[in-house]
Amino acid sequence: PIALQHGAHRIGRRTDADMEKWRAYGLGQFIHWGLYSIPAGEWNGKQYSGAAEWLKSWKEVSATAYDSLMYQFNPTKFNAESWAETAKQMGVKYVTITTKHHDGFCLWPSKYTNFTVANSPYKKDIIGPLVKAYDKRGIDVILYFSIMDWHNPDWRYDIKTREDSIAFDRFKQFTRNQLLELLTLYPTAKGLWFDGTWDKSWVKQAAFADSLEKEMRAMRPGLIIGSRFRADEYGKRHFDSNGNMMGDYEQGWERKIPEKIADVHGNDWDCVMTVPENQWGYSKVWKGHIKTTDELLEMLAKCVSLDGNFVLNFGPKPDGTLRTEELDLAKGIGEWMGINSEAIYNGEYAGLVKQDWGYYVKKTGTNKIYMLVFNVPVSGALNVVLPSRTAISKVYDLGNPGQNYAPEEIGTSAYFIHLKQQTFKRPFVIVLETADNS
Ligand SMILES: C#C[C@@H]1N[C@@H](C)[C@@H](O)[C@H]1O
Repeated sequence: PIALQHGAHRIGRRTDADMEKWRAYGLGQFIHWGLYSIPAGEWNGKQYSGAAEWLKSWKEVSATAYDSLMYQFNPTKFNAESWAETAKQMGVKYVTITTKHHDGFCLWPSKYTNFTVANSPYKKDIIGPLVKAYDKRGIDVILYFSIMDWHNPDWRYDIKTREDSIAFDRFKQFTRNQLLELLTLYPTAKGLWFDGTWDKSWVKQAAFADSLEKEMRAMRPGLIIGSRFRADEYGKRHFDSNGNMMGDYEQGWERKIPEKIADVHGNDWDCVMTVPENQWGYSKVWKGHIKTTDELLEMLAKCVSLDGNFVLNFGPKPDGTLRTEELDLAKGIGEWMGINSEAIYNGEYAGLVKQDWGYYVKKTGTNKIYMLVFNVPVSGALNVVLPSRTAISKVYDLGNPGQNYAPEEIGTSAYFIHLKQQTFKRPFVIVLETADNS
């Protein structure tokens, strides 16, 4: 291995209580809200082809004109309790909220810039009430923070000149000040979800970022920081020059899901997912395929079956309400979770041979295995292959516990579970209680 000062400081998973709680979440909510929600992907009557929260980067948009959106930010219908209640009903266990996206606008009254809610018509802090409303419902809060900040004149994409270096040193102090401010103002926040860390300017700050990460962890023991925050001294991101993951969980799964357990390298990870193809902030027009409740439930099942969490994004409207499509999805997912959340919370990779009918999830620390069924075979027989010397002691339908099944043994530790009905409206879960009969 290469001697590294600023690579991974821990090999393997964190085993402390805070991380074990994060690992058990299963389902999360992302919230992207800010000035970009006002134009919602449209400028001077033209549709921006990119993601709505990237509108400021469009050549048709002048930075000054975009920044003056601050004087229009006035979400009169914003109600943190109502967002948190929707999330509670949906069954999420954590929420990741944008405190500052790439455009640099702060949803909290930061004292290190004027580009905040404090100087908008709304005036009030957004983050504080959200943290309070979610905490009250037992939903942990993670703060999203973009290092890249298009508003701050000291931001640089690369450090080429001495002037760049002097400016970026100021930017690094500004960034440190804002992060320590967030941890001080919102002490119950469980973690930070970093973004906007791919440019050379930040990638070259291995030593600074490493010491800042250490400072934040010292300030907030148990703080959870993902792999996207910093690079090692050779510019390697997420995985250092020895192939070890930096941070507490892998943040590479943005709008994509691993196929098999080998893809996650034994690390914790979360998948952050948009409802349309690629819109995080509120966008008037949702182009392309809009994911359905069943598609999202299958993504959730797949993530949990592969030792990850699934985080669904919401892009609230400029008036502070949630759009109907998202409320409908939250309701549909919530109804399913109301019956089946036992198969999602505290779930982990079961280590069984993957079958076509769906996904296995093992309840951490138990002999309970959940079969999350999405594809019912024409035969109505679900194939189950267990490790040798593992017997099945009980099989029942989670949604209908009186509905027991008598698995048919078809080989060594191989069974068919014959379903009692052919048509199902929604994905369903069968519980296998196993026993070691070695
Ligand atoms: C690219 C990019 C950003 N990363 C996602 C989590 C959104 O914030 C998007 O704007």
